[in-house]
Amino acid sequence: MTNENEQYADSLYKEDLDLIRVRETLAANGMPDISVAEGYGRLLTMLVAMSGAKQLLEVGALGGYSGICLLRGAGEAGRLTSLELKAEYAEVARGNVEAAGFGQAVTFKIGDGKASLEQLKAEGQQFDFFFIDADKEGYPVYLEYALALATPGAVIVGDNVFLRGRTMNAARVGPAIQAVRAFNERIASDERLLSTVLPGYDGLAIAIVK
Ligand SMILES: C[S@@+](CC[C@H](N)C(=O)[O-])C[C@H]1O[C@@H](n2cnc3c(N)ncnc32)[C@H](O)[C@@H]1O
Repeated sequence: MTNENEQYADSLYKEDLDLIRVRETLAANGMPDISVAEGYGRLLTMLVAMSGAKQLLEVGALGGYSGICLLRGAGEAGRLTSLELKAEYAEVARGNVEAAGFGQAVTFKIGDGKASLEQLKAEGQQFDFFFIDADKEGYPVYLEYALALATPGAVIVGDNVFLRGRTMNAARVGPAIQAVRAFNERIASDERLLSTVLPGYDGLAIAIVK
Protein backbone atom coordinates (compact mmCIF):
# COMPACT_ATOMS: atom_id res chain seq x y z
CA MET A 1 0.00 0.00 0.00
CA THR A 2 1.44 3.35 -1.01
CA ASN A 3 -0.09 6.77 -0.40
CA GLU A 4 -0.33 9.64 -2.90
CA ASN A 5 3.03 11.14 -1.96
CA GLU A 6 4.79 7.82 -2.32
CA GLN A 7 3.06 7.10 -5.62
CA TYR A 8 4.08 10.51 -6.95
CA ALA A 9 7.70 10.01 -5.86
CA ASP A 10 7.80 6.53 -7.40
CA SER A 11 6.30 7.84 -10.65
CA LEU A 12 9.32 10.10 -11.19
CA TYR A 13 11.59 7.15 -11.88
CA LYS A 14 11.82 5.22 -15.11
CA GLU A 15 11.06 1.52 -15.21
CA ASP A 16 13.78 -0.62 -13.71
CA LEU A 17 13.95 -3.85 -15.67
CA ASP A 18 15.97 -5.79 -13.07
CA LEU A 19 13.44 -4.94 -10.37
CA ILE A 20 10.45 -5.57 -12.64
CA ARG A 21 11.96 -9.03 -13.24
CA VAL A 22 11.99 -9.62 -9.49
CA ARG A 23 8.30 -8.80 -9.20
CA GLU A 24 7.49 -11.01 -12.20
CA THR A 25 9.37 -13.97 -10.75
CA LEU A 26 7.65 -13.51 -7.38
CA ALA A 27 4.30 -13.79 -9.13
CA ALA A 28 5.42 -16.69 -11.34
CA ASN A 29 6.62 -18.66 -8.31
CA GLY A 30 3.63 -17.93 -6.10
CA MET A 31 5.77 -15.89 -3.69
CA PRO A 32 4.40 -12.94 -1.71
CA ASP A 33 5.00 -9.48 -3.21
CA ILE A 34 6.58 -8.07 -0.07
CA SER A 35 9.86 -6.71 -1.37
CA VAL A 36 11.12 -3.47 0.13
CA ALA A 37 9.18 -0.41 -1.13
CA GLU A 38 10.55 1.19 -4.30
CA GLY A 39 11.63 4.40 -2.59
CA TYR A 40 13.36 2.54 0.20
CA GLY A 41 15.09 0.31 -2.36
CA ARG A 42 16.56 3.46 -3.87
CA LEU A 43 17.46 4.66 -0.39
CA LEU A 44 19.28 1.39 0.35
CA THR A 45 21.41 1.92 -2.77
CA MET A 46 22.16 5.47 -1.64
CA LEU A 47 22.95 4.53 1.96
CA VAL A 48 25.39 1.84 0.84
CA ALA A 49 27.04 4.24 -1.62
CA MET A 50 27.16 7.12 0.88
CA SER A 51 28.59 4.99 3.66
CA GLY A 52 31.17 3.28 1.43
CA ALA A 53 30.02 -0.08 2.79
CA LYS A 54 31.36 -3.15 0.96
CA GLN A 55 30.57 -6.09 3.27
CA LEU A 56 26.78 -6.22 3.24
CA LEU A 57 24.41 -8.52 5.06
CA GLU A 58 20.66 -8.87 4.68
CA VAL A 59 18.24 -11.01 6.66
CA GLY A 60 15.37 -11.98 4.35
CA ALA A 61 16.19 -12.39 0.63
CA LEU A 62 12.75 -13.17 -0.82
CA GLY A 63 13.24 -12.66 -4.59
CA GLY A 64 16.41 -10.57 -4.47
CA TYR A 65 14.92 -7.08 -4.79
CA SER A 66 16.71 -5.58 -1.79
CA GLY A 67 19.83 -7.60 -2.58
CA ILE A 68 20.07 -5.95 -5.99
CA CYS A 69 19.47 -2.51 -4.45
CA LEU A 70 22.18 -3.09 -1.83
CA LEU A 71 24.76 -4.38 -4.32
CA ARG A 72 24.10 -1.50 -6.71
CA GLY A 73 25.43 0.88 -4.07
CA ALA A 74 28.61 -1.01 -3.29
CA GLY A 75 30.43 -1.08 -6.63
CA GLU A 76 32.68 -3.88 -7.81
CA ALA A 77 34.17 -4.64 -4.40
CA GLY A 78 30.74 -5.13 -2.82
CA ARG A 79 29.87 -8.51 -1.32
CA LEU A 80 26.45 -9.48 -0.01
CA THR A 81 25.68 -12.27 2.43
CA SER A 82 21.96 -12.93 2.15
CA LEU A 83 20.19 -14.98 4.82
CA GLU A 84 16.96 -16.69 3.78
CA LEU A 85 14.83 -19.28 5.54
CA LYS A 86 13.46 -20.92 2.39
CA ALA A 87 15.79 -22.58 -0.10
CA GLU A 88 13.27 -22.14 -2.93
CA TYR A 89 13.10 -18.38 -2.31
CA ALA A 90 16.89 -18.13 -2.25
CA GLU A 91 17.00 -19.86 -5.65
CA VAL A 92 14.64 -17.26 -7.10
CA ALA A 93 16.71 -14.50 -5.50
CA ARG A 94 19.92 -16.01 -6.86
CA GLY A 95 18.51 -16.02 -10.41
CA ASN A 96 17.44 -12.38 -10.13
CA VAL A 97 20.67 -11.16 -8.55
CA GLU A 98 22.62 -12.99 -11.27
CA ALA A 99 20.44 -11.52 -14.02
CA ALA A 100 21.14 -8.06 -12.59
CA GLY A 101 24.87 -8.69 -12.96
CA PHE A 102 25.80 -9.41 -9.35
CA GLY A 103 26.02 -13.20 -9.38
CA GLN A 104 29.63 -13.25 -8.22
CA ALA A 105 28.96 -10.84 -5.38
CA VAL A 106 26.32 -12.75 -3.41
CA THR A 107 26.41 -15.68 -1.01
CA PHE A 108 23.13 -17.14 0.22
CA LYS A 109 22.85 -18.88 3.56
CA ILE A 110 19.73 -20.97 3.88
CA GLY A 111 17.91 -21.56 7.16
CA ASP A 112 16.89 -19.55 10.18
CA GLY A 113 18.69 -16.21 10.09
CA LYS A 114 19.55 -16.45 13.79
CA ALA A 115 21.45 -19.69 13.27
CA SER A 116 23.27 -18.25 10.23
CA LEU A 117 24.21 -15.15 12.23
CA GLU A 118 25.51 -17.28 15.08
CA GLN A 119 27.67 -19.14 12.56
CA LEU A 120 28.97 -15.90 11.02
CA LYS A 121 29.77 -14.64 14.50
CA ALA A 122 31.65 -17.84 15.35
CA GLU A 123 33.64 -17.40 12.11
CA GLY A 124 34.60 -13.87 13.20
CA GLN A 125 32.96 -12.25 10.17
CA GLN A 126 32.22 -8.55 10.19
CA PHE A 127 29.95 -6.37 8.07
CA ASP A 128 29.56 -2.68 7.45
CA PHE A 129 25.92 -2.70 6.34
CA PHE A 130 22.95 -4.68 7.66
CA PHE A 131 19.44 -4.81 6.22
CA ILE A 132 16.98 -6.53 8.55
CA ASP A 133 13.82 -7.58 6.70
CA ALA A 134 12.75 -11.06 7.83
CA ASP A 135 10.42 -12.47 10.52
CA LYS A 136 9.38 -9.60 12.77
CA GLU A 137 9.65 -11.60 15.99
CA GLY A 138 13.35 -11.93 15.25
CA TYR A 139 14.07 -8.20 14.94
CA PRO A 140 15.51 -7.67 18.46
CA VAL A 141 17.79 -10.69 18.04
CA TYR A 142 18.85 -9.58 14.55
CA LEU A 143 19.73 -6.16 15.96
CA GLU A 144 21.77 -7.79 18.72
CA TYR A 145 23.72 -9.80 16.13
CA ALA A 146 24.16 -6.75 13.91
CA LEU A 147 25.73 -4.90 16.83
CA ALA A 148 28.00 -7.87 17.50
CA LEU A 149 29.10 -8.23 13.86
CA ALA A 150 29.35 -4.52 13.02
CA THR A 151 32.48 -2.63 12.10
CA PRO A 152 32.69 0.89 13.62
CA GLY A 153 30.49 3.19 11.54
CA ALA A 154 28.38 0.32 10.20
CA VAL A 155 24.84 1.07 9.07
CA ILE A 156 21.87 -0.95 10.34
CA VAL A 157 18.51 -0.64 8.56
CA GLY A 158 15.25 -2.34 9.56
CA ASP A 159 12.16 -2.41 7.33
CA ASN A 160 8.42 -2.48 8.15
CA VAL A 161 8.85 -1.06 11.63
CA PHE A 162 5.26 0.25 11.64
CA LEU A 163 3.69 -3.12 10.74
CA ARG A 164 0.98 -1.25 8.82
CA GLY A 165 -0.06 0.62 11.94
CA ARG A 166 -0.08 -2.31 14.34
CA THR A 167 3.12 -1.10 16.03
CA MET A 168 1.35 2.09 17.16
CA ASN A 169 -1.92 0.38 18.12
CA ALA A 170 -1.72 -0.16 21.89
CA ALA A 171 -4.51 -2.73 21.71
CA ARG A 172 -2.29 -5.02 19.63
CA VAL A 173 0.05 -7.08 21.80
CA GLY A 174 1.08 -10.05 19.66
CA PRO A 175 4.68 -11.30 19.84
CA ALA A 176 5.73 -9.86 16.46
CA ILE A 177 4.33 -6.46 17.39
CA GLN A 178 6.03 -6.45 20.77
CA ALA A 179 9.29 -7.51 19.17
CA VAL A 180 9.16 -4.67 16.64
CA ARG A 181 8.33 -2.19 19.40
CA ALA A 182 11.34 -3.42 21.36
CA PHE A 183 13.49 -3.15 18.22
CA ASN A 184 12.35 0.44 17.56
CA GLU A 185 12.89 1.48 21.18
CA ARG A 186 16.38 0.00 21.12
CA ILE A 187 17.18 1.74 17.82
CA ALA A 188 16.09 5.04 19.36
CA SER A 189 17.72 4.70 22.76
CA ASP A 190 20.86 2.54 22.47
CA GLU A 191 23.75 4.88 23.16
CA ARG A 192 25.96 3.03 20.69
CA LEU A 193 23.69 4.13 17.83
CA LEU A 194 22.90 7.32 15.95
CA SER A 195 19.49 6.75 14.43
CA THR A 196 16.27 7.89 12.88
CA VAL A 197 12.98 6.31 11.89
CA LEU A 198 11.53 7.34 8.52
CA PRO A 199 7.72 7.36 8.52
CA GLY A 200 7.17 6.78 4.77
CA TYR A 201 5.79 3.55 3.34
CA ASP A 202 5.74 1.04 6.28
CA GLY A 203 8.44 2.75 8.35
CA LEU A 204 12.19 2.32 8.04
CA ALA A 205 14.66 2.45 10.94
CA ILE A 206 18.18 3.60 10.08
CA ALA A 207 21.07 3.56 12.55
CA ILE A 208 24.82 4.05 12.48
CA VAL A 209 27.03 2.23 14.96
CA LYS A 210 29.16 4.94 16.56
C1 LIG B 1 9.82 -9.13 3.61
S1 LIG B 1 10.55 -10.53 2.90
C2 LIG B 1 12.15 -9.94 2.43
C3 LIG B 1 12.13 -8.97 1.29
C4 LIG B 1 13.50 -8.68 0.72
N1 LIG B 1 14.36 -8.14 1.76
C5 LIG B 1 13.38 -7.69 -0.39
O1 LIG B 1 13.15 -6.50 -0.09
O2 LIG B 1 13.52 -8.09 -1.55
C6 LIG B 1 10.94 -11.53 4.29
C7 LIG B 1 11.79 -12.75 3.96
O3 LIG B 1 12.31 -13.26 5.18
C8 LIG B 1 12.32 -14.66 5.11
N2 LIG B 1 12.35 -15.18 6.49
C9 LIG B 1 11.30 -15.37 7.33
N3 LIG B 1 11.72 -15.86 8.49
C10 LIG B 1 13.06 -15.99 8.40
C11 LIG B 1 14.07 -16.45 9.27
N4 LIG B 1 13.77 -16.89 10.49
N5 LIG B 1 15.34 -16.43 8.84
C12 LIG B 1 15.65 -15.99 7.59
N6 LIG B 1 14.74 -15.54 6.71
C13 LIG B 1 13.46 -15.54 7.11
C14 LIG B 1 11.06 -14.99 4.35
O4 LIG B 1 11.12 -16.31 3.81
C15 LIG B 1 11.03 -13.89 3.30
O5 LIG B 1 11.69 -14.28 2.14
